[in-house]
Amino acid sequence: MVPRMCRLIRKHLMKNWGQRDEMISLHRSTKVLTFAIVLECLFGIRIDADTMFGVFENVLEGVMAAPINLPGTKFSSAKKARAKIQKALVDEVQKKKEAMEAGGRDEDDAMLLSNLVAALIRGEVTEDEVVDNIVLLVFAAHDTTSYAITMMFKMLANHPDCYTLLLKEHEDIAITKRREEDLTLEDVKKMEYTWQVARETMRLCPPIFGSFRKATADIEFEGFIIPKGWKVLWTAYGTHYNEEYFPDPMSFNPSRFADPVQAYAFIPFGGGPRLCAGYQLAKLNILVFMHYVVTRYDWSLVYPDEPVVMDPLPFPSKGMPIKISPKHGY
Ligand code: HEM
Repeated sequence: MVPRMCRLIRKHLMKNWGQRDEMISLHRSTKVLTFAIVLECLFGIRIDADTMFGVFENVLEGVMAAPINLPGTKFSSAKKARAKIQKALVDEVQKKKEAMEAGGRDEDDAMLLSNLVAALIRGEVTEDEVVDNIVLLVFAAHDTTSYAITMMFKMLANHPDCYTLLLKEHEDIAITKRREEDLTLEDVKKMEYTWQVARETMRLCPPIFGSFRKATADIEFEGFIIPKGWKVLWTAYGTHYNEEYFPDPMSFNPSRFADPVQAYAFIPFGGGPRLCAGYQLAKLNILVFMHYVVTRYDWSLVYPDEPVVMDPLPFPSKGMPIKISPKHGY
């Protein structure tokens, strides 16, 4: 998984960031990249990310739209886009099924698509369920990982002392590598400070503000009874901004994560049995992306005070443009 992700990220940077001074929309770039990472690194599906990304975005735009299926409405274009995705993914599923039934083996055999198609061949799932699972994971990964990465850049730009530490961590790894040599899992494990920065960013700016649960029994909480069957909204802010768990909670201090944090206090990925299924993939995506960007580019924010808006998930209102300049030797 790590070498595959390294190659994809290097390819993305080479194609979209290039080797000249440029202005990049960090949010869009990381969304396109995450999209490709989920499809390729998790499923082993290689479809044209640049074209299909726009189609997935159309579906997302329709998710919160009024359900009016008339030409020109967001809902109607979302439905058309969903049908297009269905067709592209059904083609992929059928190709894989034919290859597997013919006994063909390839480097993607261990990937999720092969596992799902194996279940399809055994009659345990339907073709629609395979496609729905792919779509679900792409959506779950999409806005969350890209928001976490963009906000990390914002935090690092505003805390140059933290950036110096993070950069040193990556330069120490890069110096042991040839230019196109992939990182290993051991290299990724050395990125401890970067993961502290990522966690501190997600503490202050959780990509998912919370979610619903249903009380399965009457619960007493701080003198109130939550009756069985009621919906409960948990939010990450409740504990993330609580000084009982995070002293001086509004300050950006990645080193607070050098020590273990109390269970269920830090919950950007949720917790318990419904913990985010993509936690490890998101972590790898964030760390490897950071490595290649900071070792290969100097960068600065175009709008250091760019506001964040919620719709319903948070995103930087101007797409967080950054100015990049390739470092000497890259
Ligand atoms: C920084 C990135 C991410 C964040 C902050 C995040 C956050 C979350 C949160 C808070 C939940 C729990 C929702 C709840 O309890 O109701 C969740 C669930 C989930 N996430 Fe993520 N996620 C991220 C990336 C990903 C990725 C990359 C994938 C897949 C490739 C993914 C797939 C899922 C799935 C399938 C669930 C549902 C798990 C279940 O209900 O058993 N997520 N995520």
